[in-house]
Amino acid sequence: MTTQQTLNGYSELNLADEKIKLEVKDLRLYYAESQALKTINMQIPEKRVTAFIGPSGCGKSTLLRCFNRMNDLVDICRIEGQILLDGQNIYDKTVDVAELRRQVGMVFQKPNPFPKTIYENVAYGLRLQGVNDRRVLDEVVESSLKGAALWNEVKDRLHDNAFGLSGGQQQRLVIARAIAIEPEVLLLDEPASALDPISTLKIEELINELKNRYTIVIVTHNMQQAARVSDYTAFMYMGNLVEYAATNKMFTNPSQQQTEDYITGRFG
Ligand SMILES: Nc1ncnc2c1ncn2[C@@H]1O[C@H](COP(=O)(O)OP(=O)(O)OP(=O)(O)O)[C@@H](O)[C@H]1O
Repeated sequence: MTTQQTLNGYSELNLADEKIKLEVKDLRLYYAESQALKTINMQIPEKRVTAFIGPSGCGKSTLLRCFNRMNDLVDICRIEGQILLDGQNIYDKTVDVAELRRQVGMVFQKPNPFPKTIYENVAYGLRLQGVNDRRVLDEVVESSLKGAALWNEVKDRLHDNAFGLSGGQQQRLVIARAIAIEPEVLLLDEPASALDPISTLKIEELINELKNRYTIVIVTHNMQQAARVSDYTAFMYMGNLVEYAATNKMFTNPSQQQTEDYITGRFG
């Protein structure tokens, strides 16, 4: 039995049958003097969906951004502890951050396609790597758009500007762009919160398919969404990891009173 340390001791999360992709060890994060993450310890299993839930400001996005060192871009941010990706500390001085971000891709709340064609958005990462062979690019663009469940909608307009797509299509395009460079982990920061219900459903279905190939970590405000898409759920509150459990257990029989209060809508 593997146990996960949380604020209130050890929960009974059994990850013994899972391969661990990411491991957070005594992670503490400060924005200037203010501590946004209090000693976090957790393991994230490979090719599963792990959701972070909790009230606004509890540190979900901050923790997510630690997994590809996006917080490096924030001057006042200071981090202690480790995050292991396949056993390797990503905060080690020798780590190439650009390569880390290739392995650990990220999709944000608001779709952010580049002001380019649909095709060039998806080809972007490969071009950065110096790939210009048309045949290779064509193949990757097609397979990535198929992987992001967008191909059928755009295959006849690949050379149109990406801004002509709907919000939901733009978000799937951004996912296609992320998977074109074959990351191992996908970080999704409220990927559907700016979308209508039908687009949201498509993103959720897509997440379900993508988890066969990638380790997915998703921040969501929407508890029904966490319940629908994730295998494991972490509940955070005021910078603490309060409870981390199999999603089914979290939503039917949480161990902590704070979790129960949150998921039953008593606060947050
Ligand atoms: N760049 C920053 N500089 C200073 N403080 C920050 C920064 N980013 C986040 N914070 C603070 O860190 C804490 C955690 O914020 P974070 O955005 O991680 O929470 P969250 O749970 O994702 O919230 P939300 O659900 O509203 O997006 C908050 O108090 C926030 O004000």
